[in-house]
Amino acid sequence: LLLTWRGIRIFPESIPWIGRQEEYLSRLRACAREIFAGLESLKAGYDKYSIQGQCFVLPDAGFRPQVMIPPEHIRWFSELPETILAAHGPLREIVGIPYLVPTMDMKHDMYIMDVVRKELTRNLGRLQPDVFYDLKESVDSLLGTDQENWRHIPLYETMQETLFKSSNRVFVGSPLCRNNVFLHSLATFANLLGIGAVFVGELLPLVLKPVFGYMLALPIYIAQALALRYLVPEIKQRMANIRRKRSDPAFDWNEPKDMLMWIVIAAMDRQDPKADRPEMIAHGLLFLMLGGIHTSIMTSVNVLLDLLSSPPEFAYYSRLREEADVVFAKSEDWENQASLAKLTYTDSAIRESLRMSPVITRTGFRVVKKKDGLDMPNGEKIPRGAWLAVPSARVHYDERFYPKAQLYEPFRFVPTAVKDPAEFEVTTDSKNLGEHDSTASKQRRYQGLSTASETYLAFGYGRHSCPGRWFVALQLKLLVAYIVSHYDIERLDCRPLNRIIGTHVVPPPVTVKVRRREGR
Ligand code: HEM
Repeated sequence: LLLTWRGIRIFPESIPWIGRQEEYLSRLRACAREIFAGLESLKAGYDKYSIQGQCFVLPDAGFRPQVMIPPEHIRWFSELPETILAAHGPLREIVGIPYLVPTMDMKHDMYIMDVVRKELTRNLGRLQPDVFYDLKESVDSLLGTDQENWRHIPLYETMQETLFKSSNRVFVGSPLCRNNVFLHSLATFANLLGIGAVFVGELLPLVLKPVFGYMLALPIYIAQALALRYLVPEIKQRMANIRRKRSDPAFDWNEPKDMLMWIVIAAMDRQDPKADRPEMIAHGLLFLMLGGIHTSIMTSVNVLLDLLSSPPEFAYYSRLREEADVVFAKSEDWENQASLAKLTYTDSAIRESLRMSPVITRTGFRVVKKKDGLDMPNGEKIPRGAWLAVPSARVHYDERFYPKAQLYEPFRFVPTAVKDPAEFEVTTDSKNLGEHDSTASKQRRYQGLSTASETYLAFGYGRHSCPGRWFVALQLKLLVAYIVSHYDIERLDCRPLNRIIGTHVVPPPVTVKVRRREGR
């Protein structure tokens, strides 16, 4: 109770609160109202303060209010060292790790971010054929191959099954990605932890987190233990093989090319005796999969909902189909990384859906670590222990950066000078990390879906921005291009609205009618 009380009283009076009224226990009540506020407070605070370059305190349903950083200061904010602003603590708390998975020690997992950033991104070209054939297999079976009759499919579940399978191939490789018991326990673990993260991590006050968290911890533990029963022996086997190969180069072993392998190698090469314990490696991988898979599923659903509910006269769906037909004229083009760089319109459509529906409403959660507090650019001081974040969902609707920001314009990011997509190639080079293509007027420098900037925050920004985004670009572009070029999908009359739960932007459950395109 005391910690909750301190959390809401920590901010200096000079920083304005949004949604706080003249009433008894005003801060506490402002936080309680957030449970049903959706995006309203964030919107009101952004329009009143962020637009003027000012910070404000956003009340929080979990009684962890945060100072919202205005766009002018996002770059400064993201460049501050961990000794001043730390990301690790808020992440653990937001996901509810101490209560939901008390056995998970994340202190030794930070090297995994580097593995994703470097190894996964470096190997994208090599992974593409496998990713494509897995996606194709799932889509063909779930959406069907009947060219005459329409099939009703639940969009979320279909994307979930498709992306879960294809991501697992990349994360754990064969034979685990074909092991149904492992996949089922992994999916249960991910779903339970996902639900727990929202309710325990985000919506409950600190005092109630242990009560409900430990109740959910048991089923999570069982699902996790089942997944670990397969994952840990696989890790042990790979570690043994790596040791043997290192001592005997003649040892005949075909080294797998997947995330698990790169993480095992990185863990063994570290000088941290805790990091290379198979259980630790398995925990790290599970956590990574949890964050990586659901975000991609939600994004793919949003992309399709946006396209299907767009005005028919703009024919966006057909435009993407034309592009895919040209780029993937031959079947081997699906395996070629150069083809993806030509999918300018598809790339832009996914980026636009992520602009309008980023998976979280705020990003870059940090806690002030510096003993004597954080000095803000305007001279304000934020005390140690206070939380800060960036109002990403509202920056994306700021008319200064996105003209007609309320409008869905899937080709908004295609450089205006480019008439023919073949003239322009999207760069997905990870060296472009942090490239600043912040405003519409700078569109000529557009670097593709995975480019993060102070005004495009779907993947965060700076040191802790999403290291999986180059992989996401590959996976989602293949998926969207394959669907639009092989399926007719019946239009939706209007865009079913996303729901805001905690900081999450959750697409609604929608059933759509699909039919295989003639001649495919
Ligand atoms: C459409 C899909 C995805 C979206 C929208 C997304 C978005 C994000 C966002 C907003 C952050 C937080 C950045 C911050 O705190 O400032 C993040 C972090 C992260 N993401 Fe993703 N992500 C996606 C897919 C993935 C995938 C597929 C992986 C793994 C392969 C992944 C791995 C990570 C990791 C490890 C972090 C933590 C980075 C750190 O703290 O240094 N993400 N992501």
